[in-house]
Amino acid sequence: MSRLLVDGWQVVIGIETHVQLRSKQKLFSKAPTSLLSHSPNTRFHAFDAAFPGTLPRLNRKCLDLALRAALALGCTVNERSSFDRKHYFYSDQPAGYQITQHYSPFAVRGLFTPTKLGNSIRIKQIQLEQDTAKSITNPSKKSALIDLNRAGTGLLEIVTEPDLRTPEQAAEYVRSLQELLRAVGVSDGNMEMGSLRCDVNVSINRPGEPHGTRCEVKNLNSVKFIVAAIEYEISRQRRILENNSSAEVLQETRRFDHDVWKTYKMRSKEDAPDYRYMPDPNLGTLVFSQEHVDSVRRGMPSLPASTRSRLLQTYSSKGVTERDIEVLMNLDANREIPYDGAESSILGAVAYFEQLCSRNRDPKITQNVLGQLSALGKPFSSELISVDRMGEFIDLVVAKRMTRPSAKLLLKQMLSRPSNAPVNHLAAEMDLLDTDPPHHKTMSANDDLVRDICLRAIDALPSEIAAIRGGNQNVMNKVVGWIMRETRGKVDPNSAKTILNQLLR
Ligand SMILES: Nc1ncnc2c1ncn2[C@@H]1O[C@H](COP(=O)(O)OP(=O)(O)OP(=O)(O)O)[C@@H](O)[C@H]1O
Ligand SMILES: [Mg+2]
Ligand SMILES: [Mg+2]
Repeated sequence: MSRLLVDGWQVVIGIETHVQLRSKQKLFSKAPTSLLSHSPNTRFHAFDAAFPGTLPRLNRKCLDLALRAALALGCTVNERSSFDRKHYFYSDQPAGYQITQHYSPFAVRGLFTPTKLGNSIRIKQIQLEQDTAKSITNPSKKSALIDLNRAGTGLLEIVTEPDLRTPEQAAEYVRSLQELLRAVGVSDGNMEMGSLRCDVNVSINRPGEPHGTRCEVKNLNSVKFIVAAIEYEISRQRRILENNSSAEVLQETRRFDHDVWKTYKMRSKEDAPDYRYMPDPNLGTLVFSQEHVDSVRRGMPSLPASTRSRLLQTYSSKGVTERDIEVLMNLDANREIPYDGAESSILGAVAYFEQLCSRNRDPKITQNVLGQLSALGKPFSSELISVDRMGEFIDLVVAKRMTRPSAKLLLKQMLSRPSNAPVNHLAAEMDLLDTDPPHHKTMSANDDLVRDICLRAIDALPSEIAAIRGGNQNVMNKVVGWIMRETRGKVDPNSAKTILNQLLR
């Protein structure tokens, strides 16, 4: 425990996470939910704009997603819960209040073990609520534009107990939570697009003493900012407490300024708004029967922790390591998940891997090939390369029909030009196959062919060669690149480098 202390201070962190539910419709209206790419004010109904006389109508899909989150986080689902109005007046809040679950949230007392943390984090509660509209202010014109597309989208607020102790633990919690919510289809969890945002609460205290006063940093939309905001808060609060033994940290709501990488005060506890919570008279009690909760539980996909251990158990004897599994699990982490049900035909990376293995492809080689995909820098999706085509590709690799660079070139081509043509046709078309394998395989460091192409390179690239002779070894990669292009990747780049160096000596 003592290693968690920072110069004798214990750091205490609790996180409130807002996640957008992956539903086609909003929480209380049939209006379609939106993406950032949709034109402003094209995706809302009268209720979302708080048109007088309109009434909320609860979306069942949102409730089932909410239940999935609660079950995945080991929460107790309350049979009865209810909705309340949280009042505050801001231009992005058409009704003047947000519908949330203040007095009686639908799920409480969960437990969640982030992947790389040894200990579990207690989940205090999960509540269902509405998202706000978006306001785009223009201070120079003293104007604000309102976009109602996001207004009324279903959100979950997932609140932890103050169980986290370091910025790294907080980061690991958020990453694991994101993975979990994606795995069970609750949210696309995309922080950049705003579908997962965190408020972090930070305090410090001496060991053995009660927890310090928390400051809350609102609305962080990247793990990097979460870590930076917590680190800044720790040093700010230390400065206050260490400079004057009678000074206190005041409870505040703060913002993180990512231009200067610091938090700044938004308001103190004294000027905290009075939200005048009241039960929403237009919404009755929310009742979840045990049968319904059980049926949602039965329909849940496997959770990341059990996927990890299952993969390890099944494939470790075939050479697949824990690290390999991490690569697989993260392969499609940034994939955009469509909202329209089309996802059922798109396989996740793990399912894709397992289908290949079940079709007799070697697990270690398959993992290796899939790992290369992430190195190519394009988000992987089974839409781009079908399982069948990937199988054919792996067969070519196993049969040593191509050099490594050729294989990479081919994979790149398959990713950028999805097609159903047989992979060996494509490879032949690109002239990547070793038609006469024994001949090409002997194309090694002492092969005359490599020497020939190196001599051609020396002729073709006089200024690069002069630079290398002048001592600039970085230019070597450019020359080797030229050789790879000329030979369509059939030469081993290291051999080419060795020979070039010999020739230039
Ligand atoms: N002493 C503390 N130090 C750090 N974090 C704390 C401390 N006490 C409580 N917390 C954390 O602060 C968070 C409080 O969130 P909660 O949603 O319950 O209240 P809130 O911030 O007042 O409400 P809201 O911001 O939703 O209006 C929790 O994550 C909790 O774990
Ligand atoms: Mg809260
Ligand atoms: Mg809060």
